[in-house]
Amino acid sequence: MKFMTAGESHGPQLSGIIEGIPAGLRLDINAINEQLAARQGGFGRGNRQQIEHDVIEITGGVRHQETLGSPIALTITNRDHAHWQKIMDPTIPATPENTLRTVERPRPGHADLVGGMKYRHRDLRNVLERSSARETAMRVAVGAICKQLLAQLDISLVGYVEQIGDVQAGGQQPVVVSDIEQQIKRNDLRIVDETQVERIHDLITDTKKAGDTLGGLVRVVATGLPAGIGSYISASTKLDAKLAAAVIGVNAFKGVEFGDGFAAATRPGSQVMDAIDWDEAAHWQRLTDHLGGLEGGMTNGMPLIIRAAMKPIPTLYKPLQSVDVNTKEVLKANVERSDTTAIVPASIVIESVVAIELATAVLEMFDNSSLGRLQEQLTAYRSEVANY
Ligand SMILES: Cc1cc2nc3c(=O)[nH]c(=O)nc-3n(C[C@H](O)[C@H](O)[C@H](O)COP(=O)(O)O)c2cc1C
Ligand SMILES: C=C(O[C@@H]1CC(C(=O)O)=C[C@@H](OP(=O)(O)O)[C@H]1O)C(=O)O
Repeated sequence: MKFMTAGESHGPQLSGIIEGIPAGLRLDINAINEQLAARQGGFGRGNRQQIEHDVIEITGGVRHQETLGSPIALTITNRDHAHWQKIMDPTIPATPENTLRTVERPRPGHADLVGGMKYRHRDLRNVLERSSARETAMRVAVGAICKQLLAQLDISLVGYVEQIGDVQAGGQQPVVVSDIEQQIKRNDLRIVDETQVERIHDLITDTKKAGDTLGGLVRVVATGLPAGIGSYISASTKLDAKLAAAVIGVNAFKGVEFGDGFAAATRPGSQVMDAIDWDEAAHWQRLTDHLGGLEGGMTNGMPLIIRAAMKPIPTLYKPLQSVDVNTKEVLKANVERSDTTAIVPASIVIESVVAIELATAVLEMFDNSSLGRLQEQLTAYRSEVANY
């Protein structure tokens, strides 16, 4: 399975094409839209989300809500484009009037300066429009379809917020996806420990008042994966490597850990490796899950546990020093409308890119033309592995 997205933040729309989803998957369109709405939400978002109302439009690959096995074409309209029509219209030539909102003072930590150098853009709007995380809306739509496919294979996953700034928000332990989903639904931070909600709201409000921003930590738990998804045979086939690339491919994500992650580096091996067990009823099992369900670039049948670190939002309302790329004058960086923190929407984005990688790895291993055949093959494989 592969996918591609196109579209600028204030352009007319986001587009996506997915190839390789099997035929016969009944799509729950509402569930896709619920994921899109969840990505728009969360305490700490800027005003853009009051303009957008992300809904999926499917224009290929699906008939009567069921996938055909052909490429699936997706569209999400940018409502804000109405306010940027002249500035962002792909078909009209540049004039002094429609290039009014140029960006010349690059924001430290965003793609502005290096993107301008690399692509020879002097108006850094040409960089920020695509480097903006607006594009993650389409990755969430693609991920929502992959999540529905995985659900048909009894594989479930959830992404949630474990820390905002330096405040921990619970959820370091749980592994039952449905329980986590119930808990995080109860607040606008997608956190497990509700006693931290007020404290984190205050932290975000105070940070915003100070013209500053926050990052945080996201955790993803996936269950139902049989042992052996991915492979140890070469670097490019390792599932942990692919998951890491997908996570770091999300705007502003700078770190990824599996299971106990970096903490494992400080402990002796006896406290990190997961002892192997077997009994008549459960067959193969591990007594712990320190390694987060991955050994040798493959799933080992235990819950997959991923933690990911997001840096603070680069656009600061109290901007840092920058330099005008045209006059070379030392000035304050450009200020664009911005989020104070996007860790809450980012937890949905990370969940989505993990769903995409898991679906891709499963589809690489089995038949990807018909959902029914895929299910048959996976059932047979699960039984083979259990009886190994
Ligand atoms: C959901 C989401 C929303 C974001 N919102 C903003 C924002 O409002 N302002 C901003 O400067 N960066 C925002 N970012 C982060 C930038 O897109 C990101 O820092 C930038 O593309 C540079 O890439 P890098 O941080 O990966 O190097 C957001 C990221 C995500 C995942
Ligand atoms: C548009 C979204 O996020 C945007 C991501 C973003 C950035 O620089 O990454 C900057 C902001 O863009 P704007 O200046 O238009 O408000 C965010 O709102 C979105 O998530 O839908």
